[in-house]
Amino acid sequence: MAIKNTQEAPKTPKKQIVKTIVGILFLVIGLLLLASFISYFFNGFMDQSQISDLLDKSQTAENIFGKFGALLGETFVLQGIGIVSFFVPIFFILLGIKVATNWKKIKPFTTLYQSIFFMIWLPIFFGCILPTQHMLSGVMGFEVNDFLNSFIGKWGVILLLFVSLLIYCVIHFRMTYQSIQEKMEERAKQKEIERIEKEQEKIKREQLELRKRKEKEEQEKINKFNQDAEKQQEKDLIEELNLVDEYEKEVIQTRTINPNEAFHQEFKINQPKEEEIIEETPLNITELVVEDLADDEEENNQVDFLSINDEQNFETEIQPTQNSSENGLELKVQHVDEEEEFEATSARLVQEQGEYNQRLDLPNYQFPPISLLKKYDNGNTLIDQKELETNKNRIVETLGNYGIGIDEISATIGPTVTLYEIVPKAGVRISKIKNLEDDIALSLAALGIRIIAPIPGKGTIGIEVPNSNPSMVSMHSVIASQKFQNADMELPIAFGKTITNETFVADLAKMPHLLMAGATGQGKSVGLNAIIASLIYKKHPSELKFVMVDPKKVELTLYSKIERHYLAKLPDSEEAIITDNTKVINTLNSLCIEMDDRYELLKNAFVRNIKEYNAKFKKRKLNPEAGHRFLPYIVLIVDEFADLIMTAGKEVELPIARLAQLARAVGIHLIVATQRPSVNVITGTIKANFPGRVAFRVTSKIDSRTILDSQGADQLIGKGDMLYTTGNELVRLQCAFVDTPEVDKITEFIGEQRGYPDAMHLPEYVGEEGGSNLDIDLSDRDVLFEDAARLIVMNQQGSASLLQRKLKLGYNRAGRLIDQLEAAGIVGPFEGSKARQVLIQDDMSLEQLLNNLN
Ligand SMILES: Nc1ncnc2c1ncn2[C@@H]1O[C@H](COP(=O)(O)OP(=O)(O)OP(=O)(O)O)[C@@H](O)[C@H]1O
Repeated sequence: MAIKNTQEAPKTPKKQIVKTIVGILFLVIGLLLLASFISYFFNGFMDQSQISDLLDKSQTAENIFGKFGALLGETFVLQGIGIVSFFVPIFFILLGIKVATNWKKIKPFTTLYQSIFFMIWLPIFFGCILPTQHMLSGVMGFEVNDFLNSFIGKWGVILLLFVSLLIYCVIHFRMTYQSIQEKMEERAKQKEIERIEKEQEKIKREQLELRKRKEKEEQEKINKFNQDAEKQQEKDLIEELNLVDEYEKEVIQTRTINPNEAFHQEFKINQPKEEEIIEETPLNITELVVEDLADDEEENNQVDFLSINDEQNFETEIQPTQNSSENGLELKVQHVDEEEEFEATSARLVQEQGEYNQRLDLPNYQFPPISLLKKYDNGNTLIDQKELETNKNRIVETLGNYGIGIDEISATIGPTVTLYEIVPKAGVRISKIKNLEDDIALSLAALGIRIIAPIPGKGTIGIEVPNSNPSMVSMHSVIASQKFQNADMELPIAFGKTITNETFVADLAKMPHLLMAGATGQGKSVGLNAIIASLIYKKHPSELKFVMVDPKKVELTLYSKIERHYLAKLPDSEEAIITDNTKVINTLNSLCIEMDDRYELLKNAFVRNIKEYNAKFKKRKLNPEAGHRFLPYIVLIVDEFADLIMTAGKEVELPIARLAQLARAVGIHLIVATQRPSVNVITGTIKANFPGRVAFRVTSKIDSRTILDSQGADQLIGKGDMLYTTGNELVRLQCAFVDTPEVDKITEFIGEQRGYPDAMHLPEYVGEEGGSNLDIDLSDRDVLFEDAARLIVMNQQGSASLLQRKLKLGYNRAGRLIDQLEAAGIVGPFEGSKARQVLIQDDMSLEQLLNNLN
C-alpha cells in the first residue's frame, strides 16, 4: 500500500526574485567591505593621506577599491573597532546568502548576536596587550583601554577582561560545574562503550577464528574418518578373503571326502591307502571325485570343476575364492560379489517385509489435531487508516525538519509493527537517517522504532513503527498454514509471522543449535512452547525425543505427561524433566556418550549423518544385530541457562560446548534460553557454536549485542516481538502465541495414548560423584580434606553446599570431599534431599580420627 508524499507548493516567483536581488546586494556589500578591509591592512598607512581629499583626482589610493575602499577601512578598522571589523562583512555575506536562498542552516542574526561580545571585548584586549597596534584594537579599543587604565590600572583591566570572558563562557557554553562533570562522565561512558565494542569485536574475531579452526578440525576428522573407513574396508576384505580361502580349501576337502569324516581323516593321513579304500567302496559320486584326484593330483581345477558340477551352491562359493587366491586383482571381484549379495539380501528383506517403519513402534499413535489450538479473534490484522496516515505524516515531517527529502513512502502492515519503506531523495546520506533514530522515535511518541538503513536487497530505508493495536499471532494459524504443513524440513519450527504476515518456518536441523534470550516476561517461555509444539505436530514419538532442563521448575512441567512418548532421561532418574541443576551435568555427559555412540554407528554404517543413516536403516541395509537401530532426533531444551552456569560453571559449559560442536551430524540439537545474555553466561565458546539466535526484548544495547552481535533487541516491544538470525540478516518476527491451557490439551491428548513403557533411556553416566565409597582411596585425599572435616563437625551439618560456600569450591570438588568424608566415617550416607548425618560429634574425636588417618 503506498501513500504518496504531497509536495510543498512553491513560493510565488515575484517574491523569490525580489529576495534574490536583495540577497545579492547584501552579498556584494559584504564582499566589498571584506576586500576593502583586507586591502586596507596592507596599504592603509600609505592611503591615510590620500583620503583627506576624496575629490582630488590627482591623489590615488592603493586600496583595491581605491579611495572609497581606503575610506571604509579607515572608518571601520582604524577609527573603529580594529580587526573585529571583519565581523561586519561576514554578517553581510551571511545575510545575503540567507535572503537569497533561505538556507535554514545559515543564521546571520544569531551569528551577529553571538559575536557582539567579542566585538567589544577583543578591541579592549588588543588595546591592553598591544597598545601600539592600532590596526588590531582600533581607536575604540585604544581609547576604552586608556580610560580603564587610568581608572582601575593595567592589572585591573586584565582582571576585568578575564572575568568577563569567563562569565561569557559560563553563559554561552553553559559551563557549570555539573555540566563539566556530566560531560566528563559522558566521555567516560563513551570510552567504556568503545572499549566494550572493541572487546566485542575481538570476541567476534576470536569466534570467527574458532569457527574456522573447528571447521578445519571437522574436515580433518571427516578425512581421517574416510581414510580409516577405507582402510577398515580393505582390511575387512582381506580378512574375508583369507577366511573364504580357508573355507574354500576346507570345502574342497569336505566335498571330496564327505560324508564320512573318518574317511577324510584317513585320506589326509595316508594317501596311498586311499586307492585301496576306494576300490573297496561301492561307486558313488564321492568316489568318483577321489578317483579323479588320484588320477591327476596336479590338476586341482578339474577336481573343482567336477565338484562344482556336482553341486550348484558350491559353485558360487568356490569360484570367486579360487580367483582371488591367485592375485590381488581379484580382490575387487570378491568385494563386488559380496556387496551384490548384501544388496540382494536387503532387497529381499525389503521385498518380504517392506521398508523398516519406525512409526510401527506405536502404530495407532494419533497426532494431536489442530483444533486443540485456540483461534484468537483478532487473528487478522486490523488496518487503521488514520494511524497509518498520522505516522506517515510524522515521519515525513520529522525527516523534513532535518532536511531529508523523501521521494516515496510505502507501508507494510505486520501483526505488531508496520514497516514504512522510504525512498529518500537522491544525495541523502543513509547514516544521517540512522542517526535520527531517537528523534524519529520521539516525534512518533512510540517505543520500539527500529530503523533498517538500508533494507537488504532493496534500495529503501525501513522504519518499523509499533501498531497501537497489535494483533495476536495464534499457534493455530501458523500450524495450520500451508508453509508449515508442506514444510520439507527435518525439524520444522513455526516461529510466528513476519512483518509481511507470512508464516515463518525454520529448520532446527539446519540451524543447528539455537540460543534464545530476552528479559523476563518478554515471551521466552511462550517461544519455547511454540518450538516444542511445532516439532510435536510434525514428528512421531519414534522420531523425536526431548531432553528438558527446567531450573525454574514450572515452565516445562506440563510436558511430563508426554514422558513415555517424547522424552528421554537417564535410566536411574525418576523425573524426566530435570529441575535439579546437579543432575544436569550427568544428563549432559550422558548425551555426550550418546553422541559418541551414534558417531560409532555412523562410522560402521559408512554414512555421514543421521539422515543417511536412518535412510539406510529403513532400507534394511543395517543389521540390528550389529547394534544398529533407528535413531530419533534428540532436542535438548534448557530453559534458564544463566542459572546453570552460575551453579555449575565449566562443568556444564564443557559438555554443552562439546555437544554444540559435534552433535549436529548425529541428530542432537540444542535450544538454550536465558534471561541474562551477559558475556559470562553466553561465553565465546558457547556463542561460536550456536549460529541460530532468537532475541526477545532485552534491556540494554549491550545485551542485544551479546545475543545478536548487533543492536535492535533493546528496541523491541515485548510480548513475543522477536528478532531471529542465523548469522546473516536479522528477521523481525511476531512469535506465535500458545497458552498454557493449549499446551495442556496437547500433552493430555498425547499422554492418554499408548506410549513406550518408559521415556527413552540415555546411556548411563557415572559422574565423578557417582562412585560408591568402596572406590574411594583415602590415601589420596583432597588437600582440603581436613579443613572440610573440621568445618562439617563444627557446623554439625553434612552438606556439600556448606563446603561450596565456606571453602569457595565448585560442586564437583565439594561432592568429592563429601564422599571422602563419608568413606572416612565423618558423615553418613546420602539421604536424598536431607543433609547427611554428621557422625563425629566433637573436635577431640575428629582430631583423633584425623591422626589415625595420617
Ligand atoms: N507471542 C506472544 N504473543 C502475545 N503475547 C505474548 C507472546 N509471548 C508472550 N506474551 C505475553 O507475555 C507474557 C510473558 O511471556 P513469557 O511467560 O513467555 O515470558 P518469559 O520471557 O518466559 O518470562 P520469564 O523469563 O519471567 O519466564 C505472557 O503471559 C503473554 O501475556
